[in-house]
Amino acid sequence: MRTSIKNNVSWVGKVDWELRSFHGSEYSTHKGSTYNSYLIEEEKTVLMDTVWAPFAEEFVENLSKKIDLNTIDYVVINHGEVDHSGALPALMKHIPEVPIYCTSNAVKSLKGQYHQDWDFHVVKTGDKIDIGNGKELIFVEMMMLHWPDSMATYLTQDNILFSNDAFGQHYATEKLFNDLVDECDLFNEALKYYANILTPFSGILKKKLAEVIALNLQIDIIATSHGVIWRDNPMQIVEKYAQWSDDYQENQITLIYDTMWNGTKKIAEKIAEGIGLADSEVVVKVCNLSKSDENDLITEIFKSKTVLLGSPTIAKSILHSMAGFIHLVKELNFKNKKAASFGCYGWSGESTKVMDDLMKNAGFEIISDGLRNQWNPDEKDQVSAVEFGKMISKA
Ligand SMILES: Cc1cc2nc3c(=O)[nH]c(=O)nc-3n(C[C@H](O)[C@H](O)[C@H](O)COP(=O)(O)O)c2cc1C
Repeated sequence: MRTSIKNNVSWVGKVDWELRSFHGSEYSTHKGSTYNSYLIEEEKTVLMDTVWAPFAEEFVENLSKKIDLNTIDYVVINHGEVDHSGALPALMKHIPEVPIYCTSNAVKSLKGQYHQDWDFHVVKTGDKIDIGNGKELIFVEMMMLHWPDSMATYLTQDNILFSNDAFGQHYATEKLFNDLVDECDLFNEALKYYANILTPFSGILKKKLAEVIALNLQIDIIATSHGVIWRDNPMQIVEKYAQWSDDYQENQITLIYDTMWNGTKKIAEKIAEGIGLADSEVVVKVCNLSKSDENDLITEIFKSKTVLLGSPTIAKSILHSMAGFIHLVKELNFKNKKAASFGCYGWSGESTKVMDDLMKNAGFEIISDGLRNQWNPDEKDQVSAVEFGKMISKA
């Protein structure tokens, strides 16, 4: 694997091909991931972030084959989460006196996780360190993108922005750069990452992007902490982030349902048919919640202007799969999206009202009373569901 990034900057991270879930089981990683750590060898030698704890020993061993660990002058930790700082304890055993540059919040998160009194040097936006040969590292706090401790680091002369989690993707590859991988896969993973991790922080991100653009930094390379490095037109991902953080939506309506005996599934298909009949342009997607990956569904919601949720009534409420899913949706704090509901019932039929209340509480605009269908839909009920779809399309 080629590891040279530019001049005296090299990649010393780890490709994790078999990772299939991240943050416990909160985030599915169908394509694995990488933990990107970088080594800068100027007059001063700097290590930028590390890798996840299970790879700590391997990381330290590989690094010590590349350089004498005692030549490291500074460690920079852009974000204290264990996927980037997890190898610190193993590394710092070898170099306990080396200063660690990070934000004040990162001191708290690193101490909270590793309970070590390393030589922390707190930095703020605009602080710099001279690393020799006319080059400097400039720090930019990125508070809440996505933890209070996050920051990015800019390397002058080489014009590399080490952006940590921002602009990243969970995408395992031996190719280091964006121009060497499948563009479609890359953007799907970048979008999924944004939708599932960064959506709640869109407001903060918008301001931060404006702040970074105002700094007028020449950015030739964006070196993320997961996935590929953006060297071919790096500003393309910055432009995407500007769009995604601006209440993003496409011309898409997504139906997500769960069912016990398939009545609600039939209703979902008929509503989708009605939407398609009323509007040939709109993209309509129908997803069975219990047969889908929840993070992929969140990505579909991210792209949608309207979301229809379906659940039969059970014990005067909704299926617990749907309740859990709406909890996840609420966490993401989506803006400017519409919703409606549908579901079969036997005798009391509370499910649509329960879903409407939950979705309203999650910040969605409810555009219609839900479609309630008693027992299994017959021909007439199916025609009503098609009409409901046409009405939703017009709403
Ligand atoms: C365990 C169980 C509990 C149910 N509780 C209710 C209820 O409280 N109120 C109601 O109207 N229907 C209730 N039903 C009936 C279902 O809502 C009805 O069978 C519906 O048609 C199922 O839709 P589905 O085919 O999409 O699963 C219950 C059904 C089951 C199996």
